[in-house]
Amino acid sequence: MAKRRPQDQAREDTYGQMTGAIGVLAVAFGVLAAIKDKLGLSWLATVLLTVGALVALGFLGWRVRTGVQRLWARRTQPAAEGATLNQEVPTAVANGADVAVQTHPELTAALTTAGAIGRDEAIRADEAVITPVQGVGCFYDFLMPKGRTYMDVEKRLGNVAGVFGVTRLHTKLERSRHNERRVQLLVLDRPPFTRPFPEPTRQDISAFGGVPFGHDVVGELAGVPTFDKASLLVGGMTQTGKTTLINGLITCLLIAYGDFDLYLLDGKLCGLTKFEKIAVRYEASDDPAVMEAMVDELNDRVERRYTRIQDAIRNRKPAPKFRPVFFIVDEAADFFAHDGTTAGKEQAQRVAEKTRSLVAKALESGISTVLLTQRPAQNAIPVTVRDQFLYRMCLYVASEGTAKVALGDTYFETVAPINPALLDSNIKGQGVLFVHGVSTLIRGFDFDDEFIWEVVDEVYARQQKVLEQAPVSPLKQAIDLMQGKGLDFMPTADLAPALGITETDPADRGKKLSRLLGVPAAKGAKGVRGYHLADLTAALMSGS
Ligand SMILES: Nc1ncnc2c1ncn2[C@@H]1O[C@H](COP(=O)(O)OP(=O)(O)OP(=O)(O)O)[C@@H](O)[C@H]1O
Repeated sequence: MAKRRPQDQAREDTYGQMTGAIGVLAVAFGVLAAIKDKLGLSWLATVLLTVGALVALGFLGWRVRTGVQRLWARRTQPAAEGATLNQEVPTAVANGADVAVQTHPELTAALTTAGAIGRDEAIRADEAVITPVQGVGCFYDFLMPKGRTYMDVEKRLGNVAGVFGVTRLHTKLERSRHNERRVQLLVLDRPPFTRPFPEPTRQDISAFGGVPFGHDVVGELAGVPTFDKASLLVGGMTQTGKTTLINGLITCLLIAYGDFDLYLLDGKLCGLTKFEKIAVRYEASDDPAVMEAMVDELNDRVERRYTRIQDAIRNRKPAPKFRPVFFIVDEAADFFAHDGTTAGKEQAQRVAEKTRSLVAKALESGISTVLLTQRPAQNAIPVTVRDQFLYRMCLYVASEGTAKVALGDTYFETVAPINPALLDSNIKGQGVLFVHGVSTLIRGFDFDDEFIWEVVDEVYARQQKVLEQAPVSPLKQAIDLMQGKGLDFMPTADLAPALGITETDPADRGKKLSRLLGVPAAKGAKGVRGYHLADLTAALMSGS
């Protein structure tokens, strides 16, 4: 079919319109003639009357339409008023589509300035609640715009705090389990921990889902979900509260875990003495050789535990359950230092390697290491050891550089870091707890001595009861014998005959005794082989 040209089309349209106009004129003339004929009026009067009637009809239609519209508007007004609480700007562009929403001016402006949301985004007024908290600060609970999440605020928390006129230390951010867009932000109106919180009761500690380390900025308990398969490194300058914190932590562990084997190396000589009574081994020393001996003993336990795990796998049995073991070292840096001699350097290297291995194997062996250091300098604790810690804590330090030693080299690139160098060093015991990528500002507990003693005495009484009720066995016999004689260590040469081993060859005798007890021999003073009462007791209580 041939295409029609545009000018032909236009000409045809004009003809059509002219024909239509002639038709309309003919009809109008006909209607006017009919009216004239019916009413007997002149042509002029007929035309004027018809035009007047049409205008009156148009006006009546307009009145009816506006009346209905007003009535409709009055009905819908209350709902609109209810939604306009708290805002000024009536329209925003939400998520690319033009939707009439009421924006929250304060939060929108703050988050835009902080860079947590874009300039074309807004926080909806009906999705935000601001609650002043008496004597604490202000709580902001709101939803981020669609397409954004809680993480957008977390990443910019320092900037958000700055916009509110405070620091990162003044903020506590929580996410919702139900909605990624929900942000719960507390902004303190004074520096954290300027007023003390009461220490928790036993019930509070037991009810905490995990192991509490201290209070967070609003006084709630904060800590770690579990200490299984984890180790902790604590750094902080002298007199910042590390030892107090660790005394509180051991107390909480005793309440939360009940029984466990405690190995304490008290480099401060009197920092951990309160727990000596219930420790499998307690040493007050700053000698690297003592550290090496304790690490050797623990690595032996690791080996034995691994053997039991392998046996269980080979025999298709469930994985064995081990009694938790905690190895806690105060002033750890001293044990990695050397005196400059070749022997000293070799020993320092050995201690570092053995400690690294112990911490690295915590995952399977259930032996957790806690190291405290007041010298978080680059080389004070070897980096190979530092890298192994899952949990980290840093109390006040003088610079970001030293904070990185305790919290990790990449700490300040993590989400919402807290700079420990900005903490008030006069408020003791506060520090940054860094667990699974999340930083929390906490203040460690400062329990009364009486409270700690009471917990220790209870654990001790429980331990004694277990020992008394243990069925007769060579191990129990050996313990009774040493306790009866008041000995902490007994050489193999004395213990073997007492348990009925008549072998005279020292090597065979040693092997037989070790098999009978199920515990490897250790070295006593002057290198004599034999058994520590603490090791035998630990073996009896834990079975490994
Ligand atoms: N949470 C706390 N609340 C109140 N006071 C505390 C708290 N933690 C520590 N202190 C006080 O701070 C002082 C130093 O504490 P602590 O001995 O625990 O520090 P440290 O870091 O282990 O010191 P150093 O490294 O010099 O051995 C002590 O007087 C202690 O009572």
